Amino acid sequence: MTPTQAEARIAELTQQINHYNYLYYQEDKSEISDFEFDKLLEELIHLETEFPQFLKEDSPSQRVGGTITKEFETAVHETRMLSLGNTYSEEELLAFDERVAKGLEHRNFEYFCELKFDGVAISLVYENGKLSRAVTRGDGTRGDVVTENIRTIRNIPLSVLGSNIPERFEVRGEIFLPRKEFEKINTERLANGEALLANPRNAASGTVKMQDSAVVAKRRLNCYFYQLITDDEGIQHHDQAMTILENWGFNVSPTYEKCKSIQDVLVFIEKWREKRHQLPLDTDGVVLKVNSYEQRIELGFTAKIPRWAIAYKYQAESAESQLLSITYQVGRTGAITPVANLTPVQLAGTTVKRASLHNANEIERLGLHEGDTVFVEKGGEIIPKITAVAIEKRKSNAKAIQYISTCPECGSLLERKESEAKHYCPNSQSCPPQLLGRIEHFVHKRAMDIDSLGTERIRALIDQGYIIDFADIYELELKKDALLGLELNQDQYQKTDEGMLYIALHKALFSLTEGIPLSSIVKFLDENKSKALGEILKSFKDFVRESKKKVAQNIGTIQLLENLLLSYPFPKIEDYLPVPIVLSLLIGKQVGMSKLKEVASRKSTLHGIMLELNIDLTQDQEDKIKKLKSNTFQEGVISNMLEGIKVSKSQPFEKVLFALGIRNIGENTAQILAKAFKNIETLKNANSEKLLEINGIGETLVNSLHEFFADKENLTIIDRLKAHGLNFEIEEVERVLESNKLEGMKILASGKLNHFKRDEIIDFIESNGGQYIKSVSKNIDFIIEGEDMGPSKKEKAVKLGVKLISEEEFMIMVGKEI
Ligand SMILES: NC(=O)c1ccc[n+]([C@@H]2O[C@H](COP(=O)([O-])OP(=O)(O)OC[C@H]3O[C@@H](n4cnc5c(N)ncnc54)[C@H](O)[C@@H]3O)[C@@H](O)[C@H]2O)c1
Ligand SMILES: [Zn+2]
Repeated sequence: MTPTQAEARIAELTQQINHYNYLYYQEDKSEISDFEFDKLLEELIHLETEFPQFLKEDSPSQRVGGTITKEFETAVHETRMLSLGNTYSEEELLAFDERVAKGLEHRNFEYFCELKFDGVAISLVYENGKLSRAVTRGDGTRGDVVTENIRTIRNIPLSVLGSNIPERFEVRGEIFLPRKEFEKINTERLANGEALLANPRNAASGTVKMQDSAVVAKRRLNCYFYQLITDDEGIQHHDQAMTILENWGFNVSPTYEKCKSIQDVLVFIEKWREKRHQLPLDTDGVVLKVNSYEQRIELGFTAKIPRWAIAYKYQAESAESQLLSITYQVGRTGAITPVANLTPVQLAGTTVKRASLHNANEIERLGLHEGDTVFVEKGGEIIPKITAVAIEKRKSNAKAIQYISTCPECGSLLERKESEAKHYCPNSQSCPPQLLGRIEHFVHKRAMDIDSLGTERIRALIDQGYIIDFADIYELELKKDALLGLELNQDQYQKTDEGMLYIALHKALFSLTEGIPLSSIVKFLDENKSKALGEILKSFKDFVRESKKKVAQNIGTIQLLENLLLSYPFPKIEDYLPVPIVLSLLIGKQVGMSKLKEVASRKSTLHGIMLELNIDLTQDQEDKIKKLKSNTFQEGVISNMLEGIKVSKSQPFEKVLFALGIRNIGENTAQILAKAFKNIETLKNANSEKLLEINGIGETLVNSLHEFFADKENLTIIDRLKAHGLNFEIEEVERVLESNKLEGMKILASGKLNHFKRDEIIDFIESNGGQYIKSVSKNIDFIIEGEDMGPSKKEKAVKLGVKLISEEEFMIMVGKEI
């Protein structure tokens, strides 16, 4: 590489690394994996060593990557908080060991090994035994003061008791979000339709920097401590300090070990390579530190890292798997996300059966074909990703994956905007997931406030065709009887891109067998989750034999199931079975496979399918189908729901207007419009001029309103809602006039007033008999000129000869004291 090339590459790397650092530390986002990031940094350090003339003082190789935010007070660290050197190779670890030996000029030293916890660093200062401040690492010199947030973490001691506690000391540790908590939060977010948190580290980092401690408290953060800083001369070794921390009640991970040599360190690293996945938090490597403090001082620091410690990082694992099929998920905004269904593989301690494909570009980039052997990798992300295809293993006749062109939920032709990677379903009115979003808005606390209609219930009602628009909510009352027995939970179903309905394996096995409880089937499947479907069914027969319940009959059914799966080639989704196959075993004598297939590709629950098939069932069949269904709507739930719906009819007009979800009409605008137009008819008939006269209404809103009212379907829905008694006009409260001092006068106020806020002046003018006008015209009687009245308005007023009076003059005129 020539110096010119090196200079250019250094500049490019610097710019890239700064960009990823900014995202990582400021926005808690990662666009690339840690491994890819570390490779960039390594390349930069390598070039800067080879071409020291291009090493800049502010290069990312010389600075700790983080910064302070603007939202908190900052504090200076008494001892700088540094980064750690890292490596992914054993060779470099041996080289590090050599450097230490060389620096000390002997081999008489020990290492202390800890796991590298993947969270955010924190520094806590204790004074007189009490936690006095908590500060983030920031840029290493100065960090954000986040004491209030840290106080909410349960196992951080607020005070430390005991003898010999120094008057002032500092402890450092890593705040993390336990994996279980992380998964719980994401399950909740998924149910609420909120964006998922990418990984526990970024979630922990974002939480520590939240503005509201009450929210932080709910997140159940935890902390492991790994450093004590005091003036106490008696503490000379790191292992000693760790024992003291434990005795003082600080949470120390019990995973550490003292090692006599780098060979012992390598053993420690191997020991934890797999085992670390059983820990309650994410870890990404091992930190080895020289144990003696005196030796640490001798070795010293570089600008960014200590010379007496290094992190060995485990490489993200990759595994081979086979592509079974692709399903497409539709989000609440209509965005389509393809998901790959894979044969199960073990990866980073979990069984992986699905991988995200992001969008059509990703499928194209990978060049995916049906049945491909793929490499999956799991970084810090929740959903693993496919990194490459083993093309040499592809069957010669394999077809390339064709991206879908129609929405799997509603059949609409998909759209893709010029600059966007994702495909969208344009059917925002009635595409089920999009409709779900709209109905959730309609029933929201600040709109119609129907809290008995939670997401799960709405989804069930939409999927089974009971809610297609807002007005249907009020017609549920009439369909009360049909609601009984409707399935509540959709989680046990999946649909392929062709719309074929699948049911969770545990439910299928439960219904197909007799005498075996659901809980033991779930347990069996959990123990066998790393196996592929064929294997599972084989083991299940053994399991049935051991259960000693109706063995012959149950095994016979499973054999029939295996045969059917072989004779009908449905696409495969691990953990799920095609509904037509299962139903064929239950009612195959009455209904043929092709009919079952046809109905199951149109309906989204068993309840829906059985209603459509409308056949006579024996009691035994009836019972088995009941075992297949999910929880169902019961009497109590239905009456509670209908009651909530009934009560909502008395919500005032402004709430109803907001609930309609007209584009760009927020809660505030809905209020303004309701007040200005009093009822929906007047609002509907208002032309642009009339609308623009209102304060806070601009062109965009006018267009949204006109678009909404131009749609006949919306008008029909409004009529139906009206018929159900919803409020489409404000209840006229007879305005009691304070005086008639302003009677018949048309008045405008402009600029900042001292005695009134914006809506107060309007109210005041109206309650004294006047009329408030929004724009300057000849018809105005006078303008109240506030501070900083807009020059163009003033010019226009002067030109038209409209009288201007000051706020004081106005006050005197209405006889108000100033
Ligand atoms: N993916 C991205 O876009 C991106 C961007 C920037 C940084 N990163 C990642 O962030 C890291 C760089 O950040 P860094 O400078 O904080 O270095 P680092 O995280 O590699 O090492 C220093 C930190 O390790 C932590 N740590 C965990 N366990 C420890 C233990 N037992 N003892 C001591 N310290 C322990 C401490 O918080 C300390 O501040 C790298 O892992 C890098 O891959 C990723
Ligand atoms: Zn759709």
